[in-house]
Amino acid sequence: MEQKAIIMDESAIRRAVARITYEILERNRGAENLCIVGILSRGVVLAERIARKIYELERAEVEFGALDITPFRDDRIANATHSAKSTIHFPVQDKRVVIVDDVLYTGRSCRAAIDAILAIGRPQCMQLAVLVDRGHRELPIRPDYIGKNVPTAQSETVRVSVREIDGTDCVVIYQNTDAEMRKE
Ligand SMILES: O=P(O)(O)OC[C@H]1O[C@H](OP(=O)(O)OP(=O)(O)O)[C@H](O)[C@@H]1O
Ligand SMILES: O=c1cc[nH]c(=O)[nH]1
Repeated sequence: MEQKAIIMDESAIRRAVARITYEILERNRGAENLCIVGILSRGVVLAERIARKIYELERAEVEFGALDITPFRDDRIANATHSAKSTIHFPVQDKRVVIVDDVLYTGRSCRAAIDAILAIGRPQCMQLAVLVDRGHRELPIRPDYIGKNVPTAQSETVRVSVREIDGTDCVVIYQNTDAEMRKE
Protein backbone atom coordinates (compact mmCIF):
# COMPACT_ATOMS: atom_id res chain seq x y z
CA MET A 1 0.00 0.00 0.00
CA GLU A 2 1.26 3.42 -0.88
CA GLN A 3 0.46 6.37 1.37
CA LYS A 4 -1.51 9.04 -0.52
CA ALA A 5 -2.51 11.60 2.08
CA ILE A 6 -2.84 12.30 5.78
CA ILE A 7 -6.44 13.48 6.05
CA MET A 8 -6.66 14.03 9.82
CA ASP A 9 -3.94 14.79 12.35
CA GLU A 10 -4.07 14.73 16.14
CA SER A 11 -5.86 18.06 16.51
CA ALA A 12 -8.37 17.29 13.75
CA ILE A 13 -9.24 14.02 15.51
CA ARG A 14 -9.52 15.79 18.88
CA ARG A 15 -11.87 18.41 17.45
CA ALA A 16 -13.97 15.80 15.64
CA VAL A 17 -14.36 13.75 18.85
CA ALA A 18 -15.34 16.90 20.77
CA ARG A 19 -17.94 17.89 18.14
CA ILE A 20 -19.39 14.37 17.99
CA THR A 21 -19.71 14.43 21.80
CA TYR A 22 -21.59 17.75 21.74
CA GLU A 23 -23.88 16.37 19.02
CA ILE A 24 -24.57 13.19 21.03
CA LEU A 25 -25.46 15.24 24.12
CA GLU A 26 -27.63 17.62 22.11
CA ARG A 27 -29.53 14.89 20.22
CA ASN A 28 -30.12 12.84 23.40
CA ARG A 29 -30.84 15.88 25.60
CA GLY A 30 -27.99 15.08 27.96
CA ALA A 31 -26.34 11.89 29.12
CA GLU A 32 -29.21 10.23 30.94
CA ASN A 33 -29.83 6.62 29.88
CA LEU A 34 -26.95 6.80 27.40
CA CYS A 35 -24.29 4.16 26.96
CA ILE A 36 -21.33 4.16 24.62
CA VAL A 37 -20.18 0.96 22.93
CA GLY A 38 -17.01 0.84 20.83
CA ILE A 39 -16.29 -1.78 18.17
CA LEU A 40 -12.94 -3.46 18.80
CA SER A 41 -10.29 -2.28 18.47
CA ARG A 42 -10.01 1.36 17.50
CA GLY A 43 -13.71 2.06 17.97
CA VAL A 44 -13.20 1.27 21.66
CA VAL A 45 -10.50 3.91 22.01
CA LEU A 46 -12.71 6.51 20.33
CA ALA A 47 -15.70 5.45 22.46
CA GLU A 48 -13.61 5.88 25.60
CA ARG A 49 -12.58 9.37 24.50
CA ILE A 50 -16.24 10.28 23.92
CA ALA A 51 -17.22 8.90 27.35
CA ARG A 52 -14.40 10.93 28.95
CA LYS A 53 -15.51 14.08 27.11
CA ILE A 54 -19.11 13.53 28.28
CA TYR A 55 -17.79 13.42 31.86
CA GLU A 56 -15.79 16.60 31.26
CA LEU A 57 -18.86 18.43 29.92
CA GLU A 58 -21.68 17.00 32.06
CA ARG A 59 -19.95 15.35 35.04
CA ALA A 60 -21.97 12.26 34.07
CA GLU A 61 -20.34 8.83 34.05
CA VAL A 62 -21.96 7.07 31.09
CA GLU A 63 -21.68 3.32 30.86
CA PHE A 64 -19.05 2.30 28.40
CA GLY A 65 -18.11 -1.03 26.83
CA ALA A 66 -16.22 -2.85 24.07
CA LEU A 67 -17.97 -4.93 21.43
CA ASP A 68 -16.38 -7.90 19.66
CA ILE A 69 -18.39 -8.38 16.47
CA THR A 70 -16.44 -11.41 15.20
CA PRO A 71 -19.16 -14.02 15.90
CA PHE A 72 -21.73 -11.85 14.10
CA ARG A 73 -19.80 -11.11 10.89
CA ASP A 74 -21.36 -12.21 7.59
CA ASP A 75 -18.10 -12.52 5.67
CA ARG A 76 -16.49 -15.29 7.69
CA ILE A 77 -17.77 -18.74 8.48
CA ALA A 78 -19.12 -18.47 12.03
CA ASN A 79 -16.42 -19.73 14.33
CA ALA A 80 -18.01 -21.55 17.22
CA THR A 81 -14.70 -21.60 19.08
CA HIS A 82 -14.28 -17.84 18.98
CA SER A 83 -14.84 -16.50 22.44
CA ALA A 84 -16.19 -12.99 22.03
CA LYS A 85 -14.01 -10.41 23.75
CA SER A 86 -16.93 -8.05 24.42
CA THR A 87 -16.91 -6.26 27.76
CA ILE A 88 -20.44 -4.94 28.08
CA HIS A 89 -20.88 -5.20 31.86
CA PHE A 90 -24.23 -3.43 32.02
CA PRO A 91 -27.76 -4.08 30.68
CA VAL A 92 -28.47 -2.45 27.31
CA GLN A 93 -32.19 -3.05 27.81
CA ASP A 94 -34.10 0.24 27.28
CA LYS A 95 -30.83 2.21 27.00
CA ARG A 96 -29.87 4.68 24.29
CA VAL A 97 -26.85 2.91 22.81
CA VAL A 98 -24.28 4.83 20.78
CA ILE A 99 -22.13 2.46 18.68
CA VAL A 100 -18.70 3.91 17.88
CA ASP A 101 -16.33 2.83 15.11
CA ASP A 102 -13.31 4.32 13.40
CA VAL A 103 -14.19 3.81 9.71
CA LEU A 104 -17.57 3.22 8.07
CA TYR A 105 -17.28 1.57 4.66
CA THR A 106 -19.68 -1.17 3.49
CA GLY A 107 -21.68 -1.01 6.73
CA ARG A 108 -21.26 -4.73 7.39
CA SER A 109 -19.35 -4.23 10.67
CA CYS A 110 -22.08 -1.91 11.91
CA ARG A 111 -24.76 -4.45 10.95
CA ALA A 112 -22.85 -7.07 12.93
CA ALA A 113 -22.59 -4.67 15.88
CA ILE A 114 -26.37 -4.13 15.85
CA ASP A 115 -26.88 -7.92 15.98
CA ALA A 116 -24.29 -8.30 18.77
CA ILE A 117 -26.17 -5.75 20.88
CA LEU A 118 -29.60 -7.21 20.15
CA ALA A 119 -28.24 -10.57 21.32
CA ILE A 120 -27.87 -9.14 24.85
CA GLY A 121 -30.93 -6.91 25.12
CA ARG A 122 -33.40 -4.56 23.49
CA PRO A 123 -32.21 -0.96 23.68
CA GLN A 124 -34.61 1.96 23.42
CA CYS A 125 -32.58 3.02 20.37
CA MET A 126 -29.18 2.65 18.76
CA GLN A 127 -27.18 5.39 17.09
CA LEU A 128 -23.93 5.24 15.14
CA ALA A 129 -20.88 7.49 15.49
CA VAL A 130 -17.87 7.11 13.17
CA LEU A 131 -14.66 9.06 12.85
CA VAL A 132 -14.53 8.59 9.06
CA ASP A 133 -17.32 7.81 6.60
CA ARG A 134 -15.62 6.74 3.37
CA GLY A 135 -18.80 5.80 1.45
CA HIS A 136 -19.42 2.62 -0.62
CA ARG A 137 -22.23 1.26 1.56
CA GLU A 138 -23.55 -2.21 0.77
CA LEU A 139 -26.32 -2.08 3.38
CA PRO A 140 -28.91 0.57 4.30
CA ILE A 141 -26.86 2.03 7.16
CA ARG A 142 -26.33 5.74 7.80
CA PRO A 143 -24.26 7.22 10.63
CA ASP A 144 -25.81 9.71 13.06
CA TYR A 145 -22.49 11.36 13.95
CA ILE A 146 -19.58 11.73 11.49
CA GLY A 147 -16.09 13.04 12.23
CA LYS A 148 -15.22 13.51 8.57
CA ASN A 149 -16.81 12.52 5.26
CA VAL A 150 -14.05 11.27 2.99
CA PRO A 151 -14.98 10.47 -0.60
CA THR A 152 -12.77 7.54 -1.60
CA ALA A 153 -12.19 5.12 -4.45
CA GLN A 154 -12.69 1.44 -3.74
CA SER A 155 -9.04 0.97 -4.67
CA GLU A 156 -8.06 2.97 -1.57
CA THR A 157 -7.83 2.03 2.11
CA VAL A 158 -8.43 4.38 5.03
CA ARG A 159 -6.44 3.65 8.19
CA VAL A 160 -7.13 5.29 11.52
CA SER A 161 -4.25 5.28 14.00
CA VAL A 162 -4.81 6.05 17.67
CA ARG A 163 -2.18 6.87 20.30
CA GLU A 164 -3.33 4.15 22.69
CA ILE A 165 -2.76 1.37 20.12
CA ASP A 166 -0.54 2.81 17.38
CA GLY A 167 1.44 5.44 19.28
CA THR A 168 0.06 8.28 17.15
CA ASP A 169 -3.27 9.91 16.23
CA CYS A 170 -3.89 10.25 12.48
CA VAL A 171 -6.03 9.14 9.56
CA VAL A 172 -4.26 8.17 6.36
CA ILE A 173 -5.49 7.20 2.88
CA TYR A 174 -3.49 4.55 1.05
CA GLN A 175 -3.60 3.43 -2.57
CA ASN A 176 -3.84 -0.34 -2.80
CA THR A 177 -1.52 -2.05 -5.24
CA ASP A 178 -2.93 -4.22 -8.06
CA ALA A 179 -1.79 -7.34 -6.18
CA GLU A 180 -3.65 -6.20 -3.04
CA MET A 181 -6.77 -5.50 -5.11
CA ARG A 182 -6.67 -9.01 -6.61
CA LYS A 183 -6.49 -10.55 -3.12
CA GLU A 184 -9.68 -8.78 -1.95
O1 LIG B 1 -18.12 -0.81 7.05
P1 LIG B 1 -17.19 -1.98 6.89
O2 LIG B 1 -16.99 -2.39 5.45
O3 LIG B 1 -17.54 -3.15 7.75
O4 LIG B 1 -15.74 -1.49 7.28
C1 LIG B 1 -15.44 -0.81 8.46
C2 LIG B 1 -14.72 -1.69 9.42
O5 LIG B 1 -13.48 -2.07 8.86
C3 LIG B 1 -12.48 -1.88 9.84
O6 LIG B 1 -12.33 -3.01 10.57
P2 LIG B 1 -11.51 -4.26 10.00
O7 LIG B 1 -12.47 -5.33 9.62
O8 LIG B 1 -10.56 -3.80 8.94
O9 LIG B 1 -10.76 -4.74 11.31
P3 LIG B 1 -9.88 -3.90 12.35
O10 LIG B 1 -10.80 -2.90 13.01
O11 LIG B 1 -9.41 -4.93 13.30
O12 LIG B 1 -8.80 -3.23 11.55
C4 LIG B 1 -12.98 -0.73 10.69
O13 LIG B 1 -12.41 -0.75 11.98
C5 LIG B 1 -14.45 -0.94 10.71
O14 LIG B 1 -14.84 -1.73 11.82
O1 LIG C 1 -10.62 1.46 3.99
C1 LIG C 1 -11.06 0.77 4.91
C2 LIG C 1 -12.02 -0.24 4.69
C3 LIG C 1 -12.49 -0.95 5.75
N1 LIG C 1 -12.01 -0.68 6.97
C4 LIG C 1 -11.08 0.27 7.20
O2 LIG C 1 -10.66 0.48 8.33
N2 LIG C 1 -10.63 0.97 6.15
